[in-house]
Amino acid sequence: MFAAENGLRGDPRLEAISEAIRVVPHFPKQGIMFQDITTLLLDPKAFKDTVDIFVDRYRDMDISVVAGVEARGFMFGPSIALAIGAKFVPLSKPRKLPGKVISEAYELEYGTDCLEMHIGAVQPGERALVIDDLIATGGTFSAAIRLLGTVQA
Ligand SMILES: O=P(O)(O)OC[C@H]1O[C@H](OP(=O)(O)OP(=O)(O)O)[C@H](O)[C@@H]1O
Ligand SMILES: Nc1ncnc2[nH]cnc12
Repeated sequence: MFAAENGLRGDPRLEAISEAIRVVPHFPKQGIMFQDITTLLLDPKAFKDTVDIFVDRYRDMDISVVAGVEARGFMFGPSIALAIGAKFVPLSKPRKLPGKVISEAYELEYGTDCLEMHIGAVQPGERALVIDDLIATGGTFSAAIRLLGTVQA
């Protein structure tokens, strides 16, 4: 969720946030060190600090769209969207959205998947922030960027 180069080096909030994330070895399969953010959600200070760090970084940057990746981007994205005055757009797993969608398939650490977004949720020229809990291979994040990049008038 964070990179040390993001101007946060030495920020005391980071250590507490890091400690609040439980690491579960070999879940959901052998060799994966699963970063479990549900324990972060149980700690209101660490949870709020996490949201605040993003809000402080991305407010006043003319961002009108916060796009959250299902499922864990849905846990952080809406709070960030409300605080920076942007709309929240879900990037959902297949067959979850009832309207017309555009889709992007991708590979991840343990399988393949697809993200979908409602057509019309984002307009051409809008500036978007993509929120998720974690980047592993980067496949999910790349698919989210491609999806947002296909928006047409
Ligand atoms: O960088 P990547 O290799 O693409 O992996 C990162 C993605 O994997 C996890 O979600 P997951 O696909 O497990 O879905 P879930 O949150 O719906 O369980 C995580 O929340 C990211 O979205
Ligand atoms: N190591 C990991 N922890 C949590 N979610 C993940 N998604 C892909 N790799 C993961």
